[in-house]
Amino acid sequence: MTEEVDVVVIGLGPGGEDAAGRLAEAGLAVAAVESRLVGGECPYYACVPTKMMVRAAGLLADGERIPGMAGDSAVRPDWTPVAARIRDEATDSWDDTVAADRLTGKGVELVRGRGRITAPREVTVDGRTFRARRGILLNTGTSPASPPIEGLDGTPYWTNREAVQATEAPASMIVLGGGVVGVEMAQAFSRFGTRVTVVQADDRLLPREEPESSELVRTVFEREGIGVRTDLRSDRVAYDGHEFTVHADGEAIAADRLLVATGRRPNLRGLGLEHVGLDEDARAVPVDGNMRAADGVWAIGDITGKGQFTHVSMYQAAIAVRDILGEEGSPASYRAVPRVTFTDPEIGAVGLTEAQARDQNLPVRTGTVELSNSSRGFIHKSGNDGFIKLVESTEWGVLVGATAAGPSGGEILGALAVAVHTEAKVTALREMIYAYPTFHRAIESAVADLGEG
Ligand SMILES: Cc1cc2nc3c(=O)[nH]c(=O)nc-3n(C[C@H](O)[C@H](O)[C@H](O)COP(=O)(O)OP(=O)(O)OC[C@H]3O[C@@H](n4cnc5c(N)ncnc54)[C@H](O)[C@@H]3O)c2cc1C
Ligand SMILES: NC(=O)c1ccc[n+]([C@@H]2O[C@H](COP(=O)([O-])OP(=O)(O)OC[C@H]3O[C@@H](n4cnc5c(N)ncnc54)[C@H](O)[C@@H]3O)[C@@H](O)[C@H]2O)c1
Repeated sequence: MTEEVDVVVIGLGPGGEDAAGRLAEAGLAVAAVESRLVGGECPYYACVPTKMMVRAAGLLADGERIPGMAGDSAVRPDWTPVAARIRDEATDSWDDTVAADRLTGKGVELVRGRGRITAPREVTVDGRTFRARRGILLNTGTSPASPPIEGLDGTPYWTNREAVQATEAPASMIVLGGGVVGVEMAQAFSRFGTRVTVVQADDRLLPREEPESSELVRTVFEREGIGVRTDLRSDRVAYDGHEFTVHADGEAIAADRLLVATGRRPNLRGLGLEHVGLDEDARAVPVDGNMRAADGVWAIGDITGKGQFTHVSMYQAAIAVRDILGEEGSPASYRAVPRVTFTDPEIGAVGLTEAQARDQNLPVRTGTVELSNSSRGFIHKSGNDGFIKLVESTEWGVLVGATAAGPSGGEILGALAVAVHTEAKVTALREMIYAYPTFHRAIESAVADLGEG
């Protein structure tokens, strides 16, 4: 028997969960299909538990900064409270009952299992078939990608999913991949006493960010004793039952644990996309400004390739909901997508990097200021590494991109994200008043560094 609903949501990442609830609250009949945990990667394996790790690691680092500034300190790292907090406060031992009840409380029918499109506007889950009168919303997210390295398969390597379930900090760890996941985890574990080596295939850490950001993170990591190997591509991995050995360019690096953080693959295989004219082998599901992917199909989140961030998933969810409900609104714009890498210093960025702007043939100039040269940086002293870099379109006189790296870099970014999003004139940024002595006041110096006229 086919069950009739208005919308079937397949995959309940942050955006799918939010959209299902909103559609149900708007009076639609919604079936929401989830094969793992309601809420997806972010609350259980990604944003929330990793930021708890980062917060704890930051406390340790601040403890180390006391000598010379506020007395003496003896810091003894202990992973136990971190693991307990992740287990008890963040994930309820990886149990989504609270989220599931919240969703069904909004009137959503939660269907546990793997959803598959079996015809236009039709989804099958373990033998149950749903007909979606208005359509299907896809939010199936990504899974850790496993690089094709000889010997890797079958070894007990970690991805983010195992790392957040760690009950102790390992003695040593190789982090394969120097992207966002890799650098956040590398520093957090290192501060808990793990001897960490990052092996990055690219010629720099965080290759999607400004080169100055990559350099800053590398400098801080090396100062903290984290090994950073760039331009190094592993060709073989061995595991002897106790230890991993990563072989690369004739070199062998050994450690107790191996964390693979080499990117993500979209969960599109087996989704039945061929029934709606989409390609399950694509790197992303193409969407228009209203998140429509095909007739009767909307897609949101990581699978759309517009930035793998919870805030993008939620932003797109709101647009898809509006469109499904037939309401008018602005189409999606990705001009001012903010992103924060939660290392210490934090790397906050919005819009285009200088290189991306130049690749688009935009005439740009840049302004940069070191935070240590600002009043607040001077006061802050220990741990004041960072900078602000602005990328201005000289044609339009507005910022098209900005980076705020440093203590609270992600918070300083707020002001810059507003400037990029609203296309505030640089002349206006020159004339406004910045509170003294804040870190964000360094924006004024960076604006001055852009030059006049
Ligand atoms: C370690 C780590 C840290 C991160 N930290 C941050 C951060 O600090 N800030 C930030 O903004 N972003 C962060 N991210 C990214 C963030 O986790 C994702 O962008 C976010 O989860 C949004 O993903 P999504 O909405 O596409 O869906 P996901 O969260 O990936 O969820 C998709 C859901 O769909 C389900 N599913 C898949 N296929 C099916 C199917 N056929 N049937 C039923 N269900 C299915 C899955 O089980 C899953 O629950 C981090 C990522 C990682 C890996
Ligand atoms: N703070 C945040 O918002 C946050 C935190 C973590 C993740 N995320 C999101 O999740 C996404 C995925 O993160 P990620 O770090 O897994 O992927 P990524 O694509 O950001 O980085 C993967 C890195 O691995 C390297 N790499 C690829 N193959 C390799 C190999 N064989 N050996 C060594 N290095 C290799 C690449 O050069 C790349 O820099 C991010 O792009 C981001 O959008 C966000």
